[in-house]
Amino acid sequence: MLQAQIKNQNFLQFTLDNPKAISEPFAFELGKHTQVEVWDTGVIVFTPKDCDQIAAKDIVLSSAVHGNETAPIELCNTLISQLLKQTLIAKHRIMFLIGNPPAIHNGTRFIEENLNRLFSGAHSEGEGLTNGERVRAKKLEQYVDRFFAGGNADSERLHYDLHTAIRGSKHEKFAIYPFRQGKAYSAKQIMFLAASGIDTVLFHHEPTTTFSYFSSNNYQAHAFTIELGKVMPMGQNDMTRFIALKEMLTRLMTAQALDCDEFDASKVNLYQVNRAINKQTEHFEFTFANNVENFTAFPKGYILAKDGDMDIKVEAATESIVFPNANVPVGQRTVLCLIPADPSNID
Ligand SMILES: O=C(O)CCC(=O)N[C@@H](CCC(=O)O)C(=O)O
Ligand SMILES: [Zn+2]
Repeated sequence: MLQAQIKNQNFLQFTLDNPKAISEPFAFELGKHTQVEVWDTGVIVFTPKDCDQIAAKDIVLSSAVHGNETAPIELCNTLISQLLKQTLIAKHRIMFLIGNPPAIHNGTRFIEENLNRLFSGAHSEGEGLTNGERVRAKKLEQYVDRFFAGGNADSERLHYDLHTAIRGSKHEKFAIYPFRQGKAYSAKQIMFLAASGIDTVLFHHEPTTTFSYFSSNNYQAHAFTIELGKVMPMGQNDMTRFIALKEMLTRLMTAQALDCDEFDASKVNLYQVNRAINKQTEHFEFTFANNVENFTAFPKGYILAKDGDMDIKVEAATESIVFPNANVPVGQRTVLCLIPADPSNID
């Protein structure tokens, strides 16, 4: 019955019809080749039965960690539908997560609290599990844990957490590479992203409470937050802009040759996060306009923002800004300041 619903409607529709929970987890088979399990609302796992001859990969694709970031939701739902209709046959274990279904209904980034600030246990700090996002962050952590624990010990773990940005960007598609605690960055992953049309990577400088850092730090997954352009309402995304990404994800899921180029720093834009500027007071404001694009560079000494009595100035020769957002709670990130990255730690 539930199985028929997700096959006939589609998994996104089923998720939106059951935004808070499903009555019970369920499972079914596709032909003789794939086991499908629905663990919770927005949580579906495809397990191929014949994946043991090839180097195993365990793949997590998450979308809607921010409810109004619709292009990744549409892209993932298309891939899920193709798997359910068996026009694509998975050759690796894949878990799709639709992060925050109530916020999709609401058409907003979140309902009460930014889900992507609540991982690595932040959901239970302070006031504890007091809202839907906190409860969901804890559950999403458990699903990632269960999924990776269920794979082969030596399988390659991947987690692409798909987003779109609030404002336009000089580099339309880009990835945030979570802090690596001194470990090298993966050249192979950077070139996979480039082949997917994501030609810009930011190396984060510190641990964060994001979903991608959680998977990277706890499960040694190749994990990234990926920004796929500017936020648009559901149904209004130009899906032709994601042809390369869809093709590479399809090849990945179906164990086809990826045919990525050898690493070449001149083929990608690499930035290092120099610093995150956190909001200190309720009187924080940027000096630049709302339509200034991500990756705009400012010269040393330029006053980027005022926070109460404090001027926040550019510290390096130039700093490029990304994700400026004054409308966050005190203590949270208002903007990341970037400098060119040194590619020597890419292996
Ligand atoms: O455009 C914006 O201001 C925000 C877009 C977005 O949701 N970005 C992620 C980045 C997470 C990371 O740093 O890995 C976020 O803010 O959660
Ligand atoms: Zn987002």
